[in-house]
Amino acid sequence: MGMTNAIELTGVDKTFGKVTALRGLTLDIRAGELTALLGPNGAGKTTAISLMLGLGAPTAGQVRVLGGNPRQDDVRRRIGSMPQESALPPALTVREAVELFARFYPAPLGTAQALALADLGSVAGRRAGALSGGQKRRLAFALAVVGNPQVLLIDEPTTGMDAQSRQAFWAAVTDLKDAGRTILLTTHYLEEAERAADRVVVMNAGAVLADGTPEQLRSQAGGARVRFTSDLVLAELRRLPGVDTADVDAHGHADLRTRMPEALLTALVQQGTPFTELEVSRASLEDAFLSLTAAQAPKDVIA
Ligand SMILES: Nc1ncnc2c1ncn2[C@@H]1O[C@H](COP(=O)(O)OP(=O)(O)OP(=O)(O)O)[C@@H](O)[C@H]1O
Repeated sequence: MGMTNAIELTGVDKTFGKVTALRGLTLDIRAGELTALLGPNGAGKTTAISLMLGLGAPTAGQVRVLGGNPRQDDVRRRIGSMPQESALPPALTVREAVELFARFYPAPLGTAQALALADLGSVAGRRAGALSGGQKRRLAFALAVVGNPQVLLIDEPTTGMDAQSRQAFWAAVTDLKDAGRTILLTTHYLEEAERAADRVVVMNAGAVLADGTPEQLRSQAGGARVRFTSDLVLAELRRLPGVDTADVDAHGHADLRTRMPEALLTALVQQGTPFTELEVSRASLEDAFLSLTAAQAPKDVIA
């Protein structure tokens, strides 16, 4: 166990009958970092998290969390989890549920603190069964953090949350990170991941496809997207310098990807082609994600 890794998966396979959910997954999660785990549906994100929670054993390979086996109680008690769908005790009030969960842990947060972190103060007296979808997600978050865990594993936290709840959630996660917690979360909201995460791991077909800072992944996707309207046909667009991909529709709306936007625009101006509606944007994390996972096979590992 390296001192700085909170989680280490080494050569992990996980099969369910004929389905291979994880295929030689090797992944180190550094202590004190916020890592976002991305990947298309079925990539194996939830399966990987369930092994980190000790909810199952790997078919092959090793899973270590905080230096131990997450299937042991003393390790498990130091991990907080927010599953995709959590069974909440419907008859208890929000406050009672948080108090109940706090009792399972040796050094829990105060109830008020956990409620505040999850922005639940105003509905503390409401029964869990009567909460809205977004409020239920927030209660699941409160229950994940009330044990004051060293490691937090969160599966699609913001699904169903409104804009204000999402903002409160990211603020709370950032506070926890600043307090030295290790946080791993899965999300389909790439913009949110990009803003908050120290590191992004993209999984596909049960293995790691790419791994780096949001900035590194964006630059792997190829610098910029250039859009404009002109008379140029596809073949002419493709001849512009530095074009990686080109598309044009019947109205002359061109959509190009390039790692050399300056050279491309200089050539466009120099050849005297009239154009309108110019738009240059940086490749987004979504562009990076899509171009990475478009390559289906895990042999395309680039990290
Ligand atoms: N208990 C199970 N029994 C059989 N197959 C399973 C089981 N759990 C997961 N799988 C399969 O393993 C693969 C990986 O699933 P997993 O839920 O880990 O993906 P995911 O990346 O979390 O997807 P999503 O983004 O849709 O949540 C899928 O093909 C899934 O059908």
